Amino acid sequence: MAALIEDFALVGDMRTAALVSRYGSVDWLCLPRFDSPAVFAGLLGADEHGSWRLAPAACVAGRRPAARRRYRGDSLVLEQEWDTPEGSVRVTDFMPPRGRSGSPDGAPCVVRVVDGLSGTVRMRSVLETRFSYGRIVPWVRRESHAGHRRPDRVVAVAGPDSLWLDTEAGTETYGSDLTTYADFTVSAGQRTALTLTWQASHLRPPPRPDAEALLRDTERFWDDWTNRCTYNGPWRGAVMRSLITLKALTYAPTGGIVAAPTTSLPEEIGGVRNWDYRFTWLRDAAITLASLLRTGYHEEARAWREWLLRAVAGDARNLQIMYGVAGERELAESELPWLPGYENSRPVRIGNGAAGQLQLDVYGEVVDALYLGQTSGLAGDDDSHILQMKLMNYLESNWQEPDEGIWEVRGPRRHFTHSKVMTWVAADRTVRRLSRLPGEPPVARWRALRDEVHREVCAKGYDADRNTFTQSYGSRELDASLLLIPQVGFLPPHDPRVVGTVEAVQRELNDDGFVRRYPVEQDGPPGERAVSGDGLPGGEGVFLACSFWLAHDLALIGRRAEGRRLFERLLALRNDVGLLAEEWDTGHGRQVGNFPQAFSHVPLIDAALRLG
Ligand SMILES: OC[C@H]1O[C@H](O[C@H]2O[C@H](CO)[C@@H](O)[C@H](O)[C@H]2O)[C@H](O)[C@@H](O)[C@@H]1O
Repeated sequence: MAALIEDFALVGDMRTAALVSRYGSVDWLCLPRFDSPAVFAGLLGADEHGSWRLAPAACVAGRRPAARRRYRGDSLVLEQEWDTPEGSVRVTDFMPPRGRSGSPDGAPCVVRVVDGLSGTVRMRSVLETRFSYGRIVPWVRRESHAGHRRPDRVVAVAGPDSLWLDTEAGTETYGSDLTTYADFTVSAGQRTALTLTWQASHLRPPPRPDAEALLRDTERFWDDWTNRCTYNGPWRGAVMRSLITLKALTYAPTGGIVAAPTTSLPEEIGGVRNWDYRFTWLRDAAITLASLLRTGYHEEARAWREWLLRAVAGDARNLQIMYGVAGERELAESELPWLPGYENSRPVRIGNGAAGQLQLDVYGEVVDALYLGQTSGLAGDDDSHILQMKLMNYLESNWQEPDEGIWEVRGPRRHFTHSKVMTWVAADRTVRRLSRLPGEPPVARWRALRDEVHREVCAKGYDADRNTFTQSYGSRELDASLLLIPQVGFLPPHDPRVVGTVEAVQRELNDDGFVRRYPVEQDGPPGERAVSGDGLPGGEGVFLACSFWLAHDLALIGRRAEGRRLFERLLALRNDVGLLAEEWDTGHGRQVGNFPQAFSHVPLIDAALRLG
């Protein structure tokens, strides 16, 4: 059985990422890119779907977790320690940022350094490589180098992939039952390392990684990066960990940012809400960019803006709400029937059908991010100005269409209030932007659009009897996206309609003090599961982003102490290494959904900035 979601920590190289459990097992890793097929998919099944376990031999056999674990300072270098009757050891896991000095020629590599802390401990590595999301058992062979005193290399090959296991003197490797074992002992003060390097199978073998040099270089990389953070408020540790996570979700060659490095971690254990998040959503990436800008990370923000300009180049009618990390458009959704799914949550999906949806809010989020870039002095504004005008022209003729909205509902399109509010945001930021430019730009046209949208939202998206905005025009349902109304400046925080909406969401979408994104039907007809308003059967956890938005809003409407209390409770939901999935299951007290999730860590940062 896979570990709990919160049992995992993240390591990555800004092109892909691995999940390492507290049991010492790498259970998720896609190579060479975030969206490549997984070589370890044990997360969505069992060890036999691919995993790499490394721990004291007795703990591997008995699945004993590490006694302690932490990231080394502000870095993505993970340390886990086991205590055994024989002694104690530390395993340090990381992925070196690619293409830096010492890194094997840009080849992705997982490094596992083992330090003896006390006594003499027998260690075991159990490697089950299963290419193509757990389906393909590779050919495994040993490569020895005549005349070299270094141990043999073990290489697993299938189709386009090869994976090279390197060990150091004193480690014995052998194969059995489609598994590669490596046994060694480590005594106090000794250190040894195992590395696993991916290489396209038609290329020459990758050089042996130098684990020591890579560790030094990786630490230096994270030191330099985290020293650039400008946030020094009361929650620096949580904010820094969130920023490091966002950086780890960035695909360095292009600046694209994945929503999460996983697919199909369920929003309900045993349920069907299992989606692939290894893509760049304009919405998620736009809000990420804003958080990065607010905390001093202009370089990343600029890289994403350039990614955006390339990805959406062309006719605005062809804009997608999400792309591959290099701007790819074909993200067809399919199922992997051979994977049982995380705790039997089926189906496991790859690709994402939401790519073909109309989500009008995305225009507002993108224009807002461009505006923030423009007003924060990001260099190279010209193209972003052209893009902004293209988006506005499209929105002007299409904003009155119904859409699938921020939550990507799979039911019929609706006039979502939040989508219209974000149309207002796009027009508002355009008016503000143009008013700053010299000459006589056509501000009047966008001002008229802005005011028309505002009037319509207040007339059709607001329920005067209940003093709350509603999920869609004319509906009685609430929606947590309405919490963004004061944050984007659509109405001032103290407007009675805003206060009424915040209070209504807090009251009616409440679950244990946290917030659901919308009402989800729990009961179906006898023998059947109900289909919810979002077009899907079953339920889901409370949505962490929405819960952070509530904490943020409470501060905006003058209930700061209450906001801080909620914020602190939310921080307590992070796992022991500071990571959050998309949702929280209040019934079982555990994280659910893809992990770690940018859309949770971004509102954490924004709320910290507001509440601090
Ligand atoms: O709820 C159904 C939808 O769930 C996913 O979308 C969610 O994740 C996105 C990425 O973080 C986020 O931008 C969106 O607001 C969320 O609702 C899934 O990707 C969709 O395919 C699915 O329809």
